Amino acid sequence: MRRAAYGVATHAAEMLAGHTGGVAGRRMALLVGAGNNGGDALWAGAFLRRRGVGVTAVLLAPERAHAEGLAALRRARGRVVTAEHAQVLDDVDLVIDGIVGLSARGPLRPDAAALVDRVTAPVLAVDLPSGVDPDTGAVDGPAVHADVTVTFGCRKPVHVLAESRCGTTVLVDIGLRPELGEPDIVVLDRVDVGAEWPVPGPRDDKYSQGVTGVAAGSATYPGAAVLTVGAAVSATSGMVRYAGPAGDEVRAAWPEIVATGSVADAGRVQAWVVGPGLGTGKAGRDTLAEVLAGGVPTCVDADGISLLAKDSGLWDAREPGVPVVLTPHDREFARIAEPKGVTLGADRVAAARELAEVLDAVVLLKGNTTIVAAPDGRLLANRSRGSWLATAGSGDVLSGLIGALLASGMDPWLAAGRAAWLHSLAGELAADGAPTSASAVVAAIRDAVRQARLGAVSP
Ligand SMILES: NC(=O)C1=CN([C@@H]2O[C@H](COP(=O)(O)OP(=O)(O)OC[C@H]3O[C@@H](n4cnc5c(N)ncnc54)[C@H](O)[C@@H]3O)[C@@H](O)[C@H]2O)[C@@H](O)CC1
Ligand SMILES: [K+]
Repeated sequence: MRRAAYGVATHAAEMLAGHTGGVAGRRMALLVGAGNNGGDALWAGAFLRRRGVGVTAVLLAPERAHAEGLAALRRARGRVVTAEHAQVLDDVDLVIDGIVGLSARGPLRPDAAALVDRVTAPVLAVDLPSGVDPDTGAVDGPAVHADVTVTFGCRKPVHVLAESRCGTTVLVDIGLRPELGEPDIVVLDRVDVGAEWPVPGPRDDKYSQGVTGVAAGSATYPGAAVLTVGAAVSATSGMVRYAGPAGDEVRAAWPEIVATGSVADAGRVQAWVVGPGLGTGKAGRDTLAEVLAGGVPTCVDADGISLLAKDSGLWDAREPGVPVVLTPHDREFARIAEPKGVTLGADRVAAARELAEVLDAVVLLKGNTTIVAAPDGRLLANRSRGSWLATAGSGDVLSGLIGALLASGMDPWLAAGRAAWLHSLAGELAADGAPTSASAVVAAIRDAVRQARLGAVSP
């Protein structure tokens, strides 16, 4: 615990210096709950006293505060007050949140919530911002907004799933490494994506790298087909076939593709993307059934998901064991999940995992943090790089990327995760600080692949 608290104190001093230009003589408050999280804060306060910081601990449960931590702070001549004296918070340079840590669930109790409400200074959270669920990142009531979160040993799900609440998450090594098992949720980094992106070898030709089929678009929505195909064309150097009524528009935008009117005429592909702009009528349904019967890995997006939700008999067309990746946003998720008894609540991870298992499909649940769940329980989270990708047609681009990676023979869970990662980067590059559009994201895919492969971008 002292190692943990020392890490907290070090980062608190850095924050003080950053905000105020110094450490000694600055004022700080500790919000101290009844558990070990409060103990960390008290010990950190004791360390900071030695650096000349004025420290006041505000105890939420004075009789249950961490005894050794409290004694250490008192020895270091820190002030200790109860929550009735919350006005000390109005005049401090930094607040350390030690209300609750990993053992807490549910909303903060009213006394803790009132204290949190009063905070205006920058906040360093110990382990996690109090009031945010450690496992799901869900916030149900008042909760701390941290500028920096200092955690120990490894990042917890909350640090990925509620990144905006945590601020910058800092990892402090307290010697837990031998005890840390496999992660519950994987976060891919640049190397996981860049080093694994499909690259042609000397013996490759246009077929050997995998042919992506795209069954998307309609007379009403030809653009969806243009975007999905564009993403697949840009993602890998294999071939792309298009099947559907928007062949003229798609060919005009992407002369390198082979277009046919129907899935049956399309020729062999190693993966399909089906759904964007497809429509939910009979023609769309027939196309989806044909694709699912094709026996190759398939990414089902947008109208494809709505069709599956409406008519679960469509699943019968699917050959057993053939991978399917579903890419719903929240409303599509609800549509397809509710008939299966799966509800999308605050715990998005659990919902995605459950649906993946029930449908025996990879489920990519879109959001500011995108969750990718495999039917065997593997989980991956992709944090967004800003929100510029919240733009029309952005999902079509993602499904095209997934299709191209599936066609290359990649594990479908990783294909979805890597596509999501690259999609975020392409979005960031396309936006470059200003509003962007899906066409611009397609145009940025190659640069994103290049930067990921060359190591030119942050994780
Ligand atoms: N496990 C370890 O190896 C280490 C744990 N450490 C610290 O210990 C923490 C976990 O400590 P604990 O298990 O004692 O528990 P916590 O400190 O997470 O919180 C539980 C306490 O908070 C109170 N509480 C629970 N729900 C509440 C709510 N909704 N509103 C207000 N108060 C509530 C309860 O009275 C309980 O005593 C970690 O987060 C970390 O800060 C560190 O010292 C490093 C080492
Ligand atoms: K905390």
